[in-house]
Amino acid sequence: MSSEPFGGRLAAAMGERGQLCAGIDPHPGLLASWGLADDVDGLRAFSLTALEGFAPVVAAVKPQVALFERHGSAGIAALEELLAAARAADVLTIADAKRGDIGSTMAAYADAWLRDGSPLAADAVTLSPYLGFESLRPALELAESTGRGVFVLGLTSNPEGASVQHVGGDRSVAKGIVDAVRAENAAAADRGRAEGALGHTGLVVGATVGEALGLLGLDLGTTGAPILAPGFGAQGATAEDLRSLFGSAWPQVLATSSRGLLVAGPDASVLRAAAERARDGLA
Ligand SMILES: O=c1ccn([C@@H]2O[C@H](COP(=O)(O)O)[C@@H](O)[C@H]2O)c(=O)[nH]1
Repeated sequence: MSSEPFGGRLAAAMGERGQLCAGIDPHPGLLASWGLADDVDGLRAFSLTALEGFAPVVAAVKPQVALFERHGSAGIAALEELLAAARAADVLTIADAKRGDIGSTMAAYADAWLRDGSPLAADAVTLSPYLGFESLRPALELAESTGRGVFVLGLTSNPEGASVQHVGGDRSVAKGIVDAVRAENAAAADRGRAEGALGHTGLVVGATVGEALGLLGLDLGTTGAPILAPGFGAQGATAEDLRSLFGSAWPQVLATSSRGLLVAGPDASVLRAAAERARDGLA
């Protein structure tokens, strides 16, 4: 892994290939619709075909870790194989694992997903700050030192997220996370570890959150954060929704879609065409 900061690597990928991340979510129903068995052979065929289709035309791919875990140790091996194949295909990887725990355990999660040489190393991992933003420190530090990134859940795309994240008015939980991410990227910039506009500490902000950004007084444009925006496609958000939601922060946004693209399979060239259409619609 290069120690070039993640923010610069992501900005370069978005500049070259656009602002789409393709999710690799091997749901049982999708495996069936691709004519594959819901077993580890089906999982491998599905994920490697999705990668073949998406890698040349998107800025990043995002395997959903849960859908590999449900196959046990062989599923984890399939995820390791996918991550290695993505490295060889020169596309950034975001492991959607949503990890979060007390600091000592967090160090082990960081080691798994962000350490050079780990079989599960990805370019970035999603993190849950529910145990407190500071509990994520081992991952924030290891990401910086290995040129990797993290995406911290800020405002998630599911309707239930508001009952936790939006509580507190102008001192909402989400605002606390956004402010902590801003401080993190400012400190990294002071250390010379943020290239251009983007740092290595990103945010997850759902494309479906609508009025919440304004109501909670969130200014994403000053955070220096790459923003991973799920909810595009199957959850209902459109390219227009994304641009109007993020406004001046739009250049920081990596929109991510999984089922909305994967339904085009199993042919890799058809998957690629679906990703190109989605990506071009975002431009
Ligand atoms: O707030 C969040 C955080 C993560 N996700 C994940 O993104 C994909 C979305 O899949 P679609 O098929 O495009 O709906 C999935 O892996 C989620 O776990 C999210 O949706 N919202």
